[in-house]
Amino acid sequence: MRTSIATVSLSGTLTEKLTAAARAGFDGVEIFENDLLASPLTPEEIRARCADLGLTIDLYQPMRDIEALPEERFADALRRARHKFALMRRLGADTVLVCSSVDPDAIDDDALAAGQLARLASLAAEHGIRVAYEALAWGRHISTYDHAWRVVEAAGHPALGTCLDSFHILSRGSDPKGIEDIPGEKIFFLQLADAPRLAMDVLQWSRHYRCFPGQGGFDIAGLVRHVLRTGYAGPLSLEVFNDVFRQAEAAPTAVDAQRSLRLLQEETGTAALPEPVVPTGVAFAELVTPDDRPVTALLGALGFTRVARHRGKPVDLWQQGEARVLVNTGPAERRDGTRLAAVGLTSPDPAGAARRAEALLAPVLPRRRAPGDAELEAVAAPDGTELFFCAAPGGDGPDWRADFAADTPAPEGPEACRIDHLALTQPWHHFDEAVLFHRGVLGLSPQAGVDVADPYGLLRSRAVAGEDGGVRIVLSVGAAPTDDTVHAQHLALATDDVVAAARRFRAAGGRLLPIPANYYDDLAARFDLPDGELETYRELGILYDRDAHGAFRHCYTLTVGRVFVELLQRDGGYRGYGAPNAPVRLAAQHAARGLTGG
Ligand SMILES: O=C(O)c1ccc(O)c(O)c1
Ligand SMILES: [Mg+2]
Repeated sequence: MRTSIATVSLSGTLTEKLTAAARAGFDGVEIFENDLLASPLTPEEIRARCADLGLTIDLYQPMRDIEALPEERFADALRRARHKFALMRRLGADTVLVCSSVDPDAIDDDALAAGQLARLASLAAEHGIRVAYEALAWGRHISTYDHAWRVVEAAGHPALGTCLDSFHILSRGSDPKGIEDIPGEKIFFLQLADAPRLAMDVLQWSRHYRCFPGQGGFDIAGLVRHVLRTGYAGPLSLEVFNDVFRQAEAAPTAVDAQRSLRLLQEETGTAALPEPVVPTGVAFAELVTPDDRPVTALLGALGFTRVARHRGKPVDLWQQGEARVLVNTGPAERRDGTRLAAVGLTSPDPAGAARRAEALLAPVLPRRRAPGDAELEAVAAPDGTELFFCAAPGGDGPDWRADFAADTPAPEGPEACRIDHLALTQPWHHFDEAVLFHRGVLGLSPQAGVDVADPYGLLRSRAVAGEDGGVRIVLSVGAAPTDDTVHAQHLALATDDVVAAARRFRAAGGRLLPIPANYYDDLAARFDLPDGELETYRELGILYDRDAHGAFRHCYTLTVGRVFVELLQRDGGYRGYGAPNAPVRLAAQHAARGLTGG
C-alpha cells in the first residue's frame, strides 16, 4: 500500500519535512496548512518540490468549523472554502480534510450538518476536489466516527466521504468493527496514530502524546484490518502530533515513521518483510577506548583474561566463562571516552537477520575489514550502537573468532560468568524509536517500562528480551541534559555466586560502588533475610530484590569513561533487573562522581 505522512509529524521547515519524508521512502504527504503558511515557497513551488522528490500530495488539512452553523456563519465558511479550494488547485491537492466543528455556535442538528456538508462538497466538486469529513474526538456535537459517517451518508454527495483517524476512534473507546459498515469508496482517507494509554483530556492527549503505530497502547493493526475489509484503497497515512518529534531531527523521525508502517503492513498482511531472526545470545560486547589501561584493569580485577588479539586491528578479546569483551583501541575511536560501541549477537541466520534489518531501514555498516577477515553482517541501532550478527559456533556463516589469534586459552573461572544484559542509554529524542527498533528489527519482546527517580531527574527505562533470556537489552533515557558519568551504559555479568565474585573483585584491587547504610536498614524491614546475609550485602554494597519467581543480588563497579559493570546473581528464575534499587544506585553513582573504577 502507499504510505504517507502528515507534515505536522516532522520538525523543521516545510522543505526539511518534505525532504525527510521522501528520503525515508514515503510515497506521499498530507500538507498541514500551518506548514504552508509559514513557507517562503509558493504553492506552485511546493507542488514542484514534491514532484521532484517523488511525493504526491495526498491531503490538504485541516479546514475547521464549517458544518452545523447558523446560515450567515455558513456563508462565511463557504467564502473561506472557496479560497482554500483555489489554493489547493495551485498545490495540485485533490482531497481536503474537514474536521468536525468545535465552534460554540454549532447547532446540534445532523440534518443541518449534512445539508451544509453537501453544499460544501458541491463547491469542492466544481474545483475537482473531494471533502473527507473527520470526527474530532472532542468535536462539539459530532465526536465519533460512526456519527460522522451517518452525517456523510445522509448528505449523499459523491464528493463527500469520511476520513478515519485511529486516534480519534480508539481514544474514545469506539468499537472499530463498525468501520466495516462503511463502503470502502466512501472512506476517502485513513490517518494512523498510536498513543500511550493515559488518563487525560482527549485533546491534550491527541495534541502532545500521539506516537507511531507500535509505540503506544492501541491496536492499530486490528483497526487497519477492519478498514481493509471495506476495500479501502487509499494510503496508510501517519498523523502524529508529538512534542518530542517536534524537537527531534526530521530525518531520523521520518525513518522511524516509515519503519513503523512497514511493520504494520507486515502485521496486517499487506506487505511482506524478511522473517524475523531472533538472536539467541550475546557473542561479545565491544568497548572502545582511547586508553585501555583503566578498562583492562577493571576487566582483570573482574577475573577476565586477555585470550586473543585481532589479526589486523588493535582489538583484544577478553574472556571469563562465557562472557566475551572486546577492547578496541583503534585510532578512529580516540575522540570519545570509553564506551560500549558494539554488540555481537549470536544469530541462527546472520544473513537473514541483516536482510530484515535492512528492509526495516537500519543503516547497514560499511565493513571495516581487512582481506581475510570474517564477513560479518552489521547494522547500526538508533543510538549508533553497532550490532553484529554472528553465527553460533559451528553454525552457518563466518565465525568472528577466526579473526583473532589466540594467545592464552580461556581460563576456567571459579564459577560461571556470562553477559546477562547490556544497558544502553538512548538519545532522549529516540526512546520510543529504540524500543520499536529492537522489537521490530531484532524480534525482542519489550517488557513494561519503568520510570526511576534520579536525584537530579528522571530515568525512563524499558527492557527488551528474547524468549529464553539469552539476549536482554535495557534501553534507558535520562532527562536532558544527561550526565554521561551516571547515565552511562553498562555491562551486566551474571555469576552463580555474586558474593564470591564481589569479594574477588575487591581483593584484586577493584572498587565497588558504595551504598548508603540507610538502604540496608530498610532492606531489613522489607525482607526477612537469613542471619549474616544483610551484613555481607552491607559490607560489599550488594543490592537485593525479589519477585514472584526468585531473588536477585547485584552490585556495581565504579564508572570508567562512560561504562560501568554490574555483577549479578539471578536465583529461581527472577525476571527483572532490580528496578526497585535503581534510585539508590543512581544516587550512589552521583555521590561517587569523580571516583574512577579503573
Ligand atoms: O488537533 C487537531 O485540531 C486536529 C486537526 C486535524 C486532524 O486531522 C486531527 O486529527 C486533529
Ligand atoms: Mg486526524
